[in-house]
Amino acid sequence: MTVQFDRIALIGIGLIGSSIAHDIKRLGLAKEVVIATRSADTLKRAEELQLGDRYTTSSAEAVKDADLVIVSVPVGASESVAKEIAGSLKPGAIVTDVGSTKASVIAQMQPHMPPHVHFIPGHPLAGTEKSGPDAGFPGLFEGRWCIFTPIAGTDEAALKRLRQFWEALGSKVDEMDPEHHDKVLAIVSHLPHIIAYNIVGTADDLEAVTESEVIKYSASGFRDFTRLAASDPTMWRDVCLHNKDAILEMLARFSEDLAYLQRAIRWGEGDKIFDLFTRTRSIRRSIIQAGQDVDAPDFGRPHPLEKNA
Ligand SMILES: NC(=O)c1ccc[n+]([C@@H]2O[C@H](COP(=O)([O-])OP(=O)(O)OC[C@H]3O[C@@H](n4cnc5c(N)ncnc54)[C@H](O)[C@@H]3O)[C@@H](O)[C@H]2O)c1
Ligand SMILES: O=C(O)C(=O)C[C@]1(C(=O)O)C=C[C@@H](O)C=C1
Repeated sequence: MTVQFDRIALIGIGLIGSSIAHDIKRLGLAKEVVIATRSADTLKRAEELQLGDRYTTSSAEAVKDADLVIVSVPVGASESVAKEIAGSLKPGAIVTDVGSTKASVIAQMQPHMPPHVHFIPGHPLAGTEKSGPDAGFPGLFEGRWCIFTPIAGTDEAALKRLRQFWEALGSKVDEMDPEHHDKVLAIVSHLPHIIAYNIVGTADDLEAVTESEVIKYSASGFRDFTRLAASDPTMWRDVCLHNKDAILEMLARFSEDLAYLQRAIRWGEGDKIFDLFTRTRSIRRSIIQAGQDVDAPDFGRPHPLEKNA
C-alpha cells in the first residue's frame, strides 16, 4: 500500500483510534502519525504500544499540519474537540470522526469547522465490548461497513481520498443521510446494547432472590448479553443521550412488539409465537448468506465470563 497522507492526527486513542493506528502502521498509510488524548496515562500507554510517531495531550498541537484528522472520542466530547482543534487545522485538511451517532456529532462539530477544511462525518460499523488503547488490533475494519454522512456540497476529491483510506483498511464504504443513519443504527446497534444492559441489570437485581444462581447457571444466551453489557459506560451513555429521538422511537416500537409476544404467551397462542420465531431465525441465515460474519465481534477471545477473560 502506498502512503496516502503525509501526517495523520488521531484524536482519542481507545479501541477505535488504536485499531486505526495499528492499520495505518501495518499498511504504511502515513509518513507520520500524531496521537492526542486527554489523559496523560492513556497517552503513555499509546506510546508504550508504539501506536504513533509523536504524542501530545493537546489536540490543537496534534492537528497542526495534519492532512487527515480522525476524531475517535465519545460522541459527547465532539464539540469540545472541534472547538479545540478549529484554530490549528491546516487549509485543505480532511477532518473526520468515527462516532456512533451522526446528526448530533454534525451539530456539535460543523459550526466550528473553518471553511478551508473538509469535514466528513463517518462511522465504522466495527467494534467490540473492550475499550482503551490496549483493546485495539489490526484488521478490525476488514470486511466491515464504514458509513459516511457527508454534508451537502462536500468536495468530491476529499470524499474520494477518505473513501480510499477506509477501503485500504478493508472496509466497504457507503453514504447515508445522518438522520437515516441514526434510525438504522438505533435498531441494529443501540437497542441491542440497551436491551443487554437492561437484562443483565435485571438479572443482577434478581441475585438477591436467587442467591447467586443467576451467574452460576447462566447459559450461553445470557452470556451473549453480558458481552454487550460489558461495553464502555461513557461511550454508551453518550450514544443514548445523543441519539435520543431515534432510540426512543425504536424503544416504543420494541415495547409494542414485546407486548404482542407477552400476550401470545399469556393466551397460549403457539402459532403466533412459532411464526415470529421462524421469521427471525431466517434473518440470521440471511446475514450469514450476505457474507457478514455474525460471530466476529468476539474475535475468538475468551468469553467475558470465562476465567481470566
Ligand atoms: N466501541 C465500539 O464498538 C465502537 C464502534 C464504532 C464506533 N465507535 C465510536 O468511536 C468513538 C470512540 O469509541 P472507542 O470504543 O474507541 O472508545 P474508548 O473509550 O476506547 O476510547 C475513547 C478515547 O477518547 C479519549 N477521550 C475522551 N474524551 C476526550 C477528549 N475530550 N479529548 C480527547 N480525547 C478524549 C479517551 O481518553 C480514549 O482515548 C465513540 O464515539 C464511539 O461511539 C465505537
Ligand atoms: O460488536 C460489538 O461489540 C459492538 O458493539 C460494535 C458496534 C455494534 O453495535 O455493532 C457498536 C457500536 C458501533 O457504533 C458500531 C459497532
